Amino acid sequence: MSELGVTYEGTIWSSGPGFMTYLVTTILITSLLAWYIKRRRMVALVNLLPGPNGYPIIGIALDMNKDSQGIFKQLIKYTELGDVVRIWVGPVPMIILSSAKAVEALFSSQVNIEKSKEYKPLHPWLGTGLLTSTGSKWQSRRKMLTPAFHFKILDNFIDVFDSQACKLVEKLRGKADGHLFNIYPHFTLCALDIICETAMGRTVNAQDNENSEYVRAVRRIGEMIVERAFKAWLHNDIVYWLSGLAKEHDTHINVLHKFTHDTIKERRALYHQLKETTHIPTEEEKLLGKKKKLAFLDLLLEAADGESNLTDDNIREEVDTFMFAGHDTTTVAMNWSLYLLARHPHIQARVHDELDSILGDGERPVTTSDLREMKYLEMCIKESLRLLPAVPTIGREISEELTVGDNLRVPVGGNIIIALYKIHRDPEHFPDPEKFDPDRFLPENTSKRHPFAYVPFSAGARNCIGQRFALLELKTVLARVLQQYRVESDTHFNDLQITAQLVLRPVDGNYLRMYPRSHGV
Ligand code: HEM
Repeated sequence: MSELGVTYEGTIWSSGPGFMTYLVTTILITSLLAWYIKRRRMVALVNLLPGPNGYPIIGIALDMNKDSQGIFKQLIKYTELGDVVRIWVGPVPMIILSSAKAVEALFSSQVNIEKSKEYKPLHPWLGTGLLTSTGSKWQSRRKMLTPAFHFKILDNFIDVFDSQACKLVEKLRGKADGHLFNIYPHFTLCALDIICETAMGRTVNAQDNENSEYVRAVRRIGEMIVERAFKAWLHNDIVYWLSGLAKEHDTHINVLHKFTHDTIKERRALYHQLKETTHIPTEEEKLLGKKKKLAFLDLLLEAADGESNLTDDNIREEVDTFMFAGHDTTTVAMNWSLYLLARHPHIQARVHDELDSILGDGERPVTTSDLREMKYLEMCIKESLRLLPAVPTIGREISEELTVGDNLRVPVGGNIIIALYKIHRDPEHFPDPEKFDPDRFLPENTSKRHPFAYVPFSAGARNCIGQRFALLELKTVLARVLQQYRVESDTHFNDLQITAQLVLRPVDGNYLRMYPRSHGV
């Protein structure tokens, strides 16, 4: 060893600061340069897309300094500039796609399946479950969970849908006196009872216990996630913490996680007890629906018992994902369907006729074949999901350069917002788009339509795994309510106050007048 440094195979390495500084500086400058060149290319490509000018550095961030209702209005306003529009939220580019043609390439892609950064605020609650994961994790989970949504398995849930719907009908009896009342919280509690029982096998009796801590936590987390996603300064953890929001956020997350964790523990104990004492159905038996219904959680526990390497935390991710994705969505879908029927008495009368011919005024359980026959009700639900889609926007981050619309290039790293709400309002596919017209879903009208003109459940690889479940649930609950009641609404469609807090909610609930039906009326 010399005074200068360490000799290694004849080379003299300086141990002084000069060499290390040089090395670190070179690496730093090279990385910065590479980042800069990549960023410049990305900025140049993004700026080729049409969009509002905004201010230097902050872009249109000030436009987004609004509540969730204002943010949603602003987003839809941007779509008036074109079906592919770029906005800069601070340094982050977002590209809004708002026509069937503009989303063709994305929905057909097997590669661009990554969710955008706006989903990050969901991670503390959902981890990386099916909705938020990507790559091989998403692929293996999707493969594992798809059989759980087989129609034979879903058939077994119809009695849960029906018994909770009947409970709802009973709860509404005191309200059906022609006075205005807010039906929205009733739908929330019913949907929560349904998803708890089907996803976790646990009855929370939300309809009997409306002040549930869990329901309040779900609601507030939804608001907080949207707020954080669109307020660029709240993305920073320190700012978020200083704002006091992080503490509130963590309190709600603890409530949500504890609930699921306790359920997994209870259900696992039950599952093992059952396994020791009774026969666990085979895959085939489950598929054929021969044995008693299993909650989604049981299927996950079974997979964990097999070769899937699922940990308790993995199971929690998926159960929380179902709770999140399958509760608020169906609540708002029931809500908007009933609102639109309340505004269109002649259409509601046709639904009543259909239900009378299928169910009569009897109280026998609703069956799968009853639901299959409710074709007009299904058209009404689909048209409601067109006009007021439960999920109004979804997001992606581009991992492989994408060409959209009229040959416009979206670079790697580009954040995409797909405005389902706006896609559904394209007069080319839906003439007089603001009109509620269930006949748009007559088979002869749907057969020639662009495959991505109507996408309330998204489309392509990452479409909604729960869409059949959702339609069965919606049909059962609405059928039971409309079998017994007639509804009216004083709120004109143009006066509706809606807000996008992950799902499209009414700002101040949904006030209806409800009347008991004497059958045939
Ligand atoms: C009217 C009701 C519903 C609507 C409108 C709806 C809509 C959607 C949409 C638009 C997506 C795509 C989200 C994205 O790309 O970020 C989605 C995904 C998903 N939905 Fe639904 N959904 C509904 C009900 C349900 C129900 C009842 C469940 C579960 C029981 C469910 C579970 C999921 C899951 C797990 C995903 C992620 C799928 C994946 O990425 O592989 N959804 N849903």
